[in-house]
Amino acid sequence: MLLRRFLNYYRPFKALFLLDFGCAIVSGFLELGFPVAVKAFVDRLLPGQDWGLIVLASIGLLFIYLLNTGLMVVVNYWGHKLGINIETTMRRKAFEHLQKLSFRYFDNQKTGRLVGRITKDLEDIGEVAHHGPEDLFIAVMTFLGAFALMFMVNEKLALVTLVIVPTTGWLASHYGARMTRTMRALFARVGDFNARIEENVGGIRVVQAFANEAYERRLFAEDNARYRLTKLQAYRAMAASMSLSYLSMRLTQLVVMVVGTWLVLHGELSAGGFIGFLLLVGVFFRPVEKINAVLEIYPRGIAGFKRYTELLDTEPEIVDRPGAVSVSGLKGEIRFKGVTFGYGEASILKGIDLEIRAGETVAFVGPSGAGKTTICSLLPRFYDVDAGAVTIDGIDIRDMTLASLRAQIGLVQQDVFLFAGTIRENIAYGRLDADETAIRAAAERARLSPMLEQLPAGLDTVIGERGVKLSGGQKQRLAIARMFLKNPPILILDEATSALDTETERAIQQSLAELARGRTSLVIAHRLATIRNADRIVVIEDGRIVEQGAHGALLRAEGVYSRLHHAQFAADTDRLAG
Ligand SMILES: Nc1ncnc2c1ncn2[C@@H]1O[C@H](COP(=O)(O)OP(=O)(O)OP(=O)(O)O)[C@@H](O)[C@H]1O
Repeated sequence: MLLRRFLNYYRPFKALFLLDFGCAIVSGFLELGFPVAVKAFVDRLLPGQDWGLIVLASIGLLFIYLLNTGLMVVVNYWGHKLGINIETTMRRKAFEHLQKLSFRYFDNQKTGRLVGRITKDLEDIGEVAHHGPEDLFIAVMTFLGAFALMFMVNEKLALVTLVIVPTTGWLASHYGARMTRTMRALFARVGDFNARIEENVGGIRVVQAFANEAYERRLFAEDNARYRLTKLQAYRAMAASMSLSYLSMRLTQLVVMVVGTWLVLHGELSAGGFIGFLLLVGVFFRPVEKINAVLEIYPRGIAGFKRYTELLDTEPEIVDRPGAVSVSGLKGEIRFKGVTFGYGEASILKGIDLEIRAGETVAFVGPSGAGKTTICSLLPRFYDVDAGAVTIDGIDIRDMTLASLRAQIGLVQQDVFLFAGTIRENIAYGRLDADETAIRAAAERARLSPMLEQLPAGLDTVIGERGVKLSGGQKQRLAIARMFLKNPPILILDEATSALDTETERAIQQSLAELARGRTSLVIAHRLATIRNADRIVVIEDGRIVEQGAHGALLRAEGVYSRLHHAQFAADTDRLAG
């Protein structure tokens, strides 16, 4: 029940809707009344030559026009206001819902398309929300009203019109429907097209690094040509439909003129009736034009609304269980009990059993794709386990509220995401209510201070697209400052794969070590050199724990770790030698 759902959005704006709708109806009636007034003017006032009455009638007409002008202002302004209100409500809902959706949803969605849903789609829905019901109703009303009046003016002429209109009307609606279809195809294509552009711009560094511009140009040219073709088809249908409705209106007018003249000459129709009838034909065709216009925005709005409801109907996969408790001040003792997990059908983690003591630093190592990152993303419940359980301080993490669980965990990722804004705002993202002293202390502990001192605006320096660009090391520090501010008992450190220069790297390692002090830390290690000091090294291979222990012990055991270690050590020696 897409329609009922759509209509529900009008509820909070009933008054606005009634005002807009009411004014539109009165305006529609005035439009219908105009030909009738002209008929009376010509038939009654003209022969009498009573100038007083003629002036009075003209003033009356003037008032009616002024009234209609006022009504049009209401319909155009407040009607659009209604549309915008509905659009804003929907946009808020869509955004709020998006915040709740889980990682798995975003894994399978293109950013460009999601952004399109919240911007373009909702704009189209807003237009339909305003024009849809109003225009349709008014169209039907004037259509029927004009018809009834035509019969009242002259039955024969009305019957003649009745014969022509369905024929031409059928043609117009046939092409109108065709236009709707091509428009729909067009809008589907626009989405794909935009997504491609967005992808290209997002990946432009890769494109240029591979010097694949020609390839991208070719792909784009194909898309562009397809888009052009679809758009041309749409315009062809639109041209046909618009000119046909023009032709049918003129044809009808012509026939009415010929038959009308005959009727006037035979004394069956008054001069006023003749003029009035011709005007009525004009009124009669206006709804057709209006419906054509509505037909153009309808498919967009409906498609947009469908996508909108799809988004709203996507249930967040990870939510608070009923009765979930809010936790705080956890010690950070973590247990994975027989954890099995897969992103799809295939299991990535196959029975992980692991106990981590509070305050311990555990490094996960293993071949690429072994599941190190996956294990760590189960802890903040970015994904839920398929079987088994993860507990912190003996409580199943699914029994904690998501917000309180995530407040206990700090995540430092390898590619630090910074928001456009100031350094202060970016640090404060770790704890939104932090005060100046706390922010400064966090910056100090993350050793950001030397950099801040060099910047004239200090903490208020704007970073990102429109501001200062930070180096990889500076971004890492900022991320660490966030964590000092957040101060969670549990840390997940996704180690940077891209090597920083040795000195920066060492300094960052020191900051991280300081950050890890007194917290339970899970380190996703991509390189082995940095994790020797971990309390324990857990070796993962193909979703299973194959070894664990301290660095020295694992080396002596000559198992997977020692193999990995030697391979990397050899690679490092090669690099140094080379
Ligand atoms: N979001 C995802 N959706 C589907 N599959 C995923 C997703 N993330 C990871 N995988 C798959 O899960 C497996 C384990 O990936 P994971 O990132 O945990 O490995 P990793 O040990 O951290 O590897 P690396 O050292 O290369 O980062 C891989 O086969 C990967 O293709």
